[in-house]
Amino acid sequence: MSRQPIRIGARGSKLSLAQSGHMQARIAHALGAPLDAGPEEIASYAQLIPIVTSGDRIQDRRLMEIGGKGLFTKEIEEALLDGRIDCAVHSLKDMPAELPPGLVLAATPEREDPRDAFISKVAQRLEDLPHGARLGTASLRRQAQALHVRPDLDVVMLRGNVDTRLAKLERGEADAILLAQSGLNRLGMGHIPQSWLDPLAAPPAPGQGALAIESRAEDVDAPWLAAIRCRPTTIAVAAERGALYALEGSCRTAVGAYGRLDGSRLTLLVEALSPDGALRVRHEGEVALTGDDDAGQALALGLSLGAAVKAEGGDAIIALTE
Ligand SMILES: NCc1[nH]cc(CCC(=O)O)c1CC(=O)O
Repeated sequence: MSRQPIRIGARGSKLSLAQSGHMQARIAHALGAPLDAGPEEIASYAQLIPIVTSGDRIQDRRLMEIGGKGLFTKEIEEALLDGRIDCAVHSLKDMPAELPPGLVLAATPEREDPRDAFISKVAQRLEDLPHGARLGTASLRRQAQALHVRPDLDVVMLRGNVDTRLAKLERGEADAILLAQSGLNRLGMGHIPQSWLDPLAAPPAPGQGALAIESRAEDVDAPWLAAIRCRPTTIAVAAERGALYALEGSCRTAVGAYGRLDGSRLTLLVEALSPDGALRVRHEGEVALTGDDDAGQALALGLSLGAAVKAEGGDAIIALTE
């Protein structure tokens, strides 16, 4: 039997490898690999192709800031367009609104835990931190949501991958940090957090916890892609990303969005905050999905709630970057 394995482009970072490895197994089983298949048999259905991106090579942070997120995607997208790989696995929350011509966001598999996790040696919950405690985060959304409930906190810039941020916490560079629980779960560190933010009190980043499979547009109807799609995830994240599109423009905004599907009823909570957390504008809405264009209805709900938040928040929710 001649069957070409699906080739998955994989960056070398721990989280990327964990995410790609997870999807390698999912795709292999979707294509018929037995549940007890070993690594070699899995690889005959789906294999990981290592790709080093400029972002992985460049260590200079100033260059990274100039190049932005594109530094991590350029080589992957070239490999997709050249036919060296068939798909790439991303964190949906890091995906731009628009992809290069010929490439599509082809599937969103089952979402992991979308919540933000609270990690600290001095408190069980964000609310319990001592007055003036240092919260380490590089996320404008996490900063604003934390300051909204605890304006006394001292937000300190804490960058880097999950391991780096945990090491900085350990070294005492902050009293507490917030991380996506999904990333921790995928790294086998899901037991670390002390507690979680309630997603209705502090909605996560749009798409947080979901993976996005990028592929060539011509492959979008392939059975292996159909097999890994998750309908409730696709609908929830379509709504959340709709809110993000409506709010983004060219400026940085602290945006949280949380979509939930209950039968055919989709509920979406959207909020935007001023960077200091003092102003918080939120709208919640729902739609009864009719079944003929659920993702389209979800996107429309997100766009309209996002536009409502933007209209009400105005300039106050736009962060003027230093
Ligand atoms: N911004 C970094 C980033 N991008 C994706 C994840 C993992 C979370 C996910 O799967 O959405 C993380 C780590 C974090 O936010 O703590």
